[in-house]
Amino acid sequence: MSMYKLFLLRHGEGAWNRENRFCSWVDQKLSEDGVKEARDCGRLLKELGYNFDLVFTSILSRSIQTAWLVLEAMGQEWVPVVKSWRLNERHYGALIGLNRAEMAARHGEEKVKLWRRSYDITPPPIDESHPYFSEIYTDRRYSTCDVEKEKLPRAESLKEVLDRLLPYWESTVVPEICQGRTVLIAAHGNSCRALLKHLEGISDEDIASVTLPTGIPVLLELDAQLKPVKGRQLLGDQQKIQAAIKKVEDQGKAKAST
Ligand SMILES: O=C(OP(=O)(O)O)[C@H](O)COP(=O)(O)O
Repeated sequence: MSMYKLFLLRHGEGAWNRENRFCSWVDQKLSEDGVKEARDCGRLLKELGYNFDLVFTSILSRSIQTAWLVLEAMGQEWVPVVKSWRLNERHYGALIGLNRAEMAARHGEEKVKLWRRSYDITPPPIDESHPYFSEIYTDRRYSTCDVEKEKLPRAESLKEVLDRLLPYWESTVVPEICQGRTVLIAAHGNSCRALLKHLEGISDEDIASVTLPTGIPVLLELDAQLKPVKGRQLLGDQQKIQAAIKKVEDQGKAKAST
């Protein structure tokens, strides 16, 4: 029996989504289209009659901005928003900033697919010579985390994302859901995929084919043990959603298909 509703949301399109670059821990804002996606998402959730009691975001601006825009469109700006680095996007290490299509042309599409979608392959770590190292690790937000800055990741597989996310999920999010609060998690492609893998019991192999488009809310109906009682529902126009999923998958092609 469905006891709880949980909503997962990958933020609206960010500037580097548009440029097909691995964005990860670089703090990009939403693009104009991303702002529209977030507002449209809020309008849709309002039309469908949903209400949130609590919203969780990462500490990256694109997920926070998305949460604000969704709540504004729903007329629920007062709902508390709680932020944690543990919901951040996967740390793509040395790949941060690189263009996926150029990487596919150089290293092959299979290699890029492995980097993007395998469960336990960690990309090469970021080091001090990387153009975005200093921007990330001198950012004050990373002095506020529940681990020392030196212990923050320098690259992560999806498995490592789940390893850092799960303690937060268990200690902070689960108790809220179990008290009957309807929760929205406005986060990222890979932090949402990691959580979906955990909740739906998706195998290490099958998670490779789970793709989340930007700005599309995912509804999970959970039983008392927080097990899904039915398949995830991507809310909205299903044809548009399928096209958006294909667009994300095609980002790893040497030349995007039209
Ligand atoms: O920053 C990212 O994701 P986000 O747009 O969900 O924050 C990653 O670059 C997503 O890349 P991927 O789709 O190749 O895993």
